[in-house]
Amino acid sequence: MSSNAQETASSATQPAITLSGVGKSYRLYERPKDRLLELLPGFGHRGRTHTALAPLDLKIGHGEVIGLIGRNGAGKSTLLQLICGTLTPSSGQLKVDGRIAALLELGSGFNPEFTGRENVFLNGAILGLSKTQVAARFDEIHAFSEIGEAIDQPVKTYSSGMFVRLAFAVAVCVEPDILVIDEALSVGDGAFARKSFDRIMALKAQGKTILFCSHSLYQVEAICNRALWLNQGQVMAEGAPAQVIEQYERFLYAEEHGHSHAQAPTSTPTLTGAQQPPRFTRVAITLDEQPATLSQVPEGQTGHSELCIQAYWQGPADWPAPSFAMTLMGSDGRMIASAGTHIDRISPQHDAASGEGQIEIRLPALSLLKGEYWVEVYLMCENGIMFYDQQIPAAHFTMSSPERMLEQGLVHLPRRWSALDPALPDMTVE
Ligand SMILES: Nc1ncnc2c1ncn2[C@@H]1O[C@H](COP(=O)(O)OP(=O)(O)OP(=O)(O)O)[C@@H](O)[C@H]1O
Repeated sequence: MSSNAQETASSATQPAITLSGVGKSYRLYERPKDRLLELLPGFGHRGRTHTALAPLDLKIGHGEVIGLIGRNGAGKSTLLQLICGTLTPSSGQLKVDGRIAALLELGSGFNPEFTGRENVFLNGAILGLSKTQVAARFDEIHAFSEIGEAIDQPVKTYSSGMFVRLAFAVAVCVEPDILVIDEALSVGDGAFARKSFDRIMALKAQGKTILFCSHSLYQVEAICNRALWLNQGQVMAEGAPAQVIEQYERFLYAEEHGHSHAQAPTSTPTLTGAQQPPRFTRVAITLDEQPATLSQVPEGQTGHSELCIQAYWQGPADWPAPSFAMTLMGSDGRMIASAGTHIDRISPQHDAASGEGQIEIRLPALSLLKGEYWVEVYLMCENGIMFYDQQIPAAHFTMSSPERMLEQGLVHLPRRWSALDPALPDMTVE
């Protein structure tokens, strides 16, 4: 093999990102002056060391899409910032093969005194592009950002939405090899969020390496091919997203056991902008034809009751019709069951002129045992990854099980009993 061929082969097999013992810790002091005193001879240790990220070995291959999950303060942003070089590690070595574009803190890397245009060139230079290369992409970046004439105003005059749009446009238009995103999968408002999401998916399809942290476990499972769960700076699990998320959810469940679901309903805040993503206009939920809301709480009977959800929405008529999903939650906040049009391969339709659509789902003969239950409903993009609107919770109902007073658990499962003696008949319980 020639030396050139060897080089090519080694760079093809080289991971996009390699971390060897990379960690980050901070010295924390009760009083600011302790920091100074510690530097002086004779004053001894005045502070304590806080480990934001314990030393970590990690290899990320080209084309991998990695999701970081974990609670607040777990070390997710620290890891992303170390990889992007905006934080210096306290230990270890880090190698990056390719150009990284990052969306970290809002507008980090932007100089507030410079105009948007100047910042695009500044950012391009930071990302290793020549002035000519940035100039060649400038129109695309400007158009993508949709900030219009504001491009020639200093960015200190921008709203946070404009800031994010421009930062996102630069990050995705400079053809990065590696895209690092801190909680920005739904950048900005309605139509822009959708466009950004499509661009991220296009980068994924082109085989780019993507790292992002998200509190949406669903998104991590839908988009990533590997997940990494961090807790208090330690890697708790790493591997296939479904497995890592399951472990993380078990951990959260154990930590939060007893958590009540009886909270005020949350709904996506009203968005402004010309094109709003699809939103619910009405959700009607009934149990045995009795309205179920948060204040009207009908009671059903195990095996006899039917839950019906009718959802109405409106969205841009030229977008694909959204996917609808519902979840059934127990009183401890645990999800008991779910259904989604994208999962069942149903394509809801909407009116081609008004963008209005509706769907009904019926769950007959509910097998839920005695207890309290909540319903949550969601509107999502057609492939069920990006959330447009939600009602959490949307309705509340209870179940009673007069025929099964002693049966424990959440659901009644149909079963067949068999006597070991073949002469005796089998017994089926529906
Ligand atoms: N400059 C700093 N000085 C001291 N401690 C810090 C500093 N920056 C971060 N930390 C600490 O490091 C730990 C990890 O923080 P990090 O921001 O990486 O968590 P995270 O998982 O991204 O959290 P979130 O989901 O809230 O964004 C936290 O305990 C945080 O308080």
